[in-house]
Amino acid sequence: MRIGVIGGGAWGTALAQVAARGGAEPVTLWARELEVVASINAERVNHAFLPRVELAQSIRATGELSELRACDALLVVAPAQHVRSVLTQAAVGSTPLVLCAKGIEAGSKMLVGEVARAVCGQAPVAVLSGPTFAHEVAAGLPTAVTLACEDAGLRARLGARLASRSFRPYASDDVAGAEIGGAVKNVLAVACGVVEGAGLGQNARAALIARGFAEMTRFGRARGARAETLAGLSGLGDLVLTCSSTSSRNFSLGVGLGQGRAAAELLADRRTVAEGAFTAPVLAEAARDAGVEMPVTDAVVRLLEGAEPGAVIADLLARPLRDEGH
Ligand SMILES: NC(=O)C1=CN([C@@H]2O[C@H](COP(=O)(O)OP(=O)(O)OC[C@H]3O[C@@H](n4cnc5c(N)ncnc54)[C@H](O)[C@@H]3O)[C@@H](O)[C@H]2O)C=CC1
Ligand SMILES: O=C(CO)COP(=O)(O)O
Repeated sequence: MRIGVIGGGAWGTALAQVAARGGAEPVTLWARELEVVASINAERVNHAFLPRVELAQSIRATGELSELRACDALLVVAPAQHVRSVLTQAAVGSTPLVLCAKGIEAGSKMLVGEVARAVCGQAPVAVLSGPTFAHEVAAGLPTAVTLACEDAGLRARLGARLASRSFRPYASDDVAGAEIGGAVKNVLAVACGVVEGAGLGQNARAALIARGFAEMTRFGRARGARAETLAGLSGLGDLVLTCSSTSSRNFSLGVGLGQGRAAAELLADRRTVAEGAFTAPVLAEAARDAGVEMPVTDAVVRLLEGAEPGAVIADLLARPLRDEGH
């Protein structure tokens, strides 16, 4: 199975490395930035997004989307807000798509899988998501992910193609569940960073992870996700990872917000993506549409809009006491 990768950021590059390790076929990596294409092909390094990692010889970068049409499956790794435009330009017909971005599209409130089905109606869709810092995956450190696809045959073929001694895909047929965990955890990771930045302590961080998970589960169930998917690698697993490390861009954004810095300043000029900043407002809207309460998500939205951290934290702590099962 010849794998193509759409997106030459940190995660797309690390996944190209995964595909190179999992099989002998060449891997085509489409990157938007010509300097990324040049440095991968000439030096086997993506200096802009995944520095200091030597990439496999079988990875070939290209700036031409049309070259992806020769592939048997495509890993879609553009940031969530750009998936629609990139897939529209790529016009990949019925080639299976493995969605690896984590987010919800602003405006349409669609999950990335829904966007892909709208743009590429003929293409079977899978989701790959889990606790996966790109630099660790690229370095070959042990990693496990959820690989969700309704078609059992395609799921097995993709899993076998991507698996290696250090990369273990766990199969699921709950596509929406795998997506929702990844999208929601980014917003909760921003909140956990705020706890760190504001110096609220480790009890508060653990409480926020647990109550955030309750929030993820309420929203997920309302959108058709299964509880066991949300409790797996793509939900709780990724939540724990990104809520505990400054390697997370979302957590780091939250640290800055918790220290009282403005979101605009923190997001200005950054080349890398903190998906939680884009997902938070649309997630809050989608939750309201579904009649689901998401107080932590609402708090992140207020902080991104410039509210003072002390006031937002005080409001969260003043919420009425309630049963834990809610
Ligand atoms: N970096 C990581 O460890 C992981 C990232 N992800 C997800 O992968 C997705 C991509 O993130 P990264 O590879 O980390 O990106 P990155 O932060 O390393 O790089 C930014 C990417 O955005 C692309 N981009 C910027 N403007 C664009 C536009 N107008 N149209 C299309 N692409 C544009 C750039 O070309 C670049 O590929 C995100 O949804 C992220 O949540 C998922 C798992 C791990
Ligand atoms: O999704 C990720 C790890 O699973 C990467 O997290 P950040 O985007 O917060 O860096």
